[in-house]
Amino acid sequence: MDSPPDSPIAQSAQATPDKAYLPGQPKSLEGIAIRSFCLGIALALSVVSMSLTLVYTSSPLWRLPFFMGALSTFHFLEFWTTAKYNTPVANIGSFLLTANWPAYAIAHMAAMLECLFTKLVFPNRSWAPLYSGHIIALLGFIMVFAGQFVRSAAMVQAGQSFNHTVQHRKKDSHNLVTTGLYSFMRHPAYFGFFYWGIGTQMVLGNPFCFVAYTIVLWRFFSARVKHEEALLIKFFGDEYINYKKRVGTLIPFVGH
Ligand SMILES: C[S@@+](CC[C@H](N)C(=O)[O-])C[C@H]1O[C@@H](n2cnc3c(N)ncnc32)[C@H](O)[C@@H]1O
Repeated sequence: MDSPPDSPIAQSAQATPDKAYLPGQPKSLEGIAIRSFCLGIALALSVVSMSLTLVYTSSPLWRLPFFMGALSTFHFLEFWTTAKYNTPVANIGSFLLTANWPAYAIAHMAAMLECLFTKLVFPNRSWAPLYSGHIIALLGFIMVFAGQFVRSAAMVQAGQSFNHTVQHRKKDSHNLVTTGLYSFMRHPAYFGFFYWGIGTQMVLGNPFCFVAYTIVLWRFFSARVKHEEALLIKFFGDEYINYKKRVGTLIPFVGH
């Protein structure tokens, strides 16, 4: 049932549009703290289990705890960087766990199932010939670490200009960022997410999810950049048009 327009609930929703909590999510700081704590524990357990599996066995299943560790780190840092560098908009949604629900959860579940199934059924079989499977996994590691670094650094650098929700109205605190990482690529946070995502599938050794992730992520960021840049041109005019001419996205065929 809708609240009357002048009720306290409706007024608070208007006053803080960024704090649009999704149904079922805790609104209190305690809720955020508990989820933060659980993510921290998940991260620690994943790292410990990954190290133990690597040290004590040669099981190809070490890839799964790595994926869970990378996933926990990613979501923890989404919240942490928002809370530290753009505090006014931090809320439970900043963990980005429920964005694009349920497609996002299904994608990660499919990745884990593909890895589990193929590594259990064909433990010694690589989908790439000879040692190229190892090279692909190593390249995947580099992409996961570099992608995570670029994404988090972009969030730190953009500060209050960064928002998980694409802004349709320009706030006073929103400045055009064109220095640092933003001088090398127009959308470093998307660049980081894109290569982090496909890198995880290379580490997992998942041929099907690698192709699916690449297509889905490319389509998502292609549409997102188009939408976001139309609004940025509205906010910053020629300044953004010139920036767009000068700097690319470094994601193939995105933002042309
Ligand atoms: C999820 S953030 C992503 C930022 C950027 N696309 C990136 O990948 O680093 C989306 C918000 O960032 C803002 N934004 C994007 N590029 C920006 C820039 N160069 N300077 C300031 N704000 C920017 C958009 O207006 C939008 O509200």
